[in-house]
Amino acid sequence: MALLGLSSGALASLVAAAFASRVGLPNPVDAHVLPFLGAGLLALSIALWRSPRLLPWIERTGWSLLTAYLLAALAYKVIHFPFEHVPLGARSYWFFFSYLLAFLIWSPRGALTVSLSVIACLTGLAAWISVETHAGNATLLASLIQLVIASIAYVFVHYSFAQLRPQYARMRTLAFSDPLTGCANRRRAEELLALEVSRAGRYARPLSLILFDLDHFKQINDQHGHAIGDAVLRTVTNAVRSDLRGLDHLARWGGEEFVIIAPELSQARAMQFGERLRKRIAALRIGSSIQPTASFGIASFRLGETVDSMVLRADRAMYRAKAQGRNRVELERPQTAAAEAPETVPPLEETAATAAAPSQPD
Ligand SMILES: Nc1nc2c(ncn2[C@@H]2O[C@H](COP(=O)(O)OP(=O)(O)OP(=O)(O)O)[C@@H](O)[C@H]2O)c(=O)[nH]1
Repeated sequence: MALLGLSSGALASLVAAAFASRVGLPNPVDAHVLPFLGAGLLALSIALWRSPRLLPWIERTGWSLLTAYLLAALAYKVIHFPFEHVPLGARSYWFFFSYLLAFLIWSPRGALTVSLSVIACLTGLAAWISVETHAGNATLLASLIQLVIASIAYVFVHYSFAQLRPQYARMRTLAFSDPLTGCANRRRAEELLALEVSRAGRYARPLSLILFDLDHFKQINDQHGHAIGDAVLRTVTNAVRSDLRGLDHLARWGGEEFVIIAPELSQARAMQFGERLRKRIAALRIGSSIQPTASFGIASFRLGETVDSMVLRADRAMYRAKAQGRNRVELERPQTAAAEAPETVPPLEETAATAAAPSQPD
């Protein structure tokens, strides 16, 4: 963005300078300063292209060049023609672009400081014209005062929004995350799942849903207390999180039930992944006697299906894992007589064999 902005600014300044000298515009700042502005912005674009790490320094220099040019051009007009009854002209609109850039480049407080410095210069010009003409040039004075007032209003509205932005981001995080485990909450999981299902449907890509529920969690709470139960939930979440790929989303579906939305993961890979997670949870030791386990249900996306049907299939598979003894990984299968053969992946040695018959390519 910065590279594009700087190079197009350089081009626009050089074209405007050429135009100004060709048609002989009365403001010599355009003829003499614009080429320097263009050359400066061009040099900054080249520097940025060669060393992107200089971005903060280059952005600030580019902003200073542009704003200095705007102030110089305006000052020339006001100081050299104090009695001319003409408004400030279109160049004054660019001050608002300069304020906007300041809020993109600096922190809100920094942007407020540099913008107020520009406004102080504009106020100085208004004061100067008022004294010089004994307030005799009402058109110019009114234009300058309008520019100062509009600038103050614009900068303060921007400052207020910039102050609100981090609060908005924090509220968004709170609204979409689970306070106990720090992973996404169900609301966020439903949003993400809708997004991933529509993406998988549109591009015919693999997508797996892995639902897991801690086994006999009520007993852990009853025997060790709710606080230890909370610690178990956090430990399990952290263990699972450490095994996720960058693409995966882990969310708390409710209580002691969690979901992993795994884009680009075929059914066979999801079974292997579920089995790995099952083993990881079963290997945890919390305190002296808590050994949590979880039951897993997996559903892989079928073209044309909805979010609800995918969740229902994963849920069914998970309940089958519970019914068949817990601490297992089950794959959702169609409800047909032929499909009654078990699709569980309990003995770890069999995992590779189960995974060797993928239903979807990766
Ligand atoms: N500590 C703690 N417990 C929770 C939390 N949310 C839900 N629970 C408890 O999780 C337990 C879930 O119990 P059940 O639904 O009977 O399930 P279970 O005991 O895990 O049995 P199965 O799922 O059948 O293996 C309940 O006792 C809930 O109070 C939580 O945030 N913290």
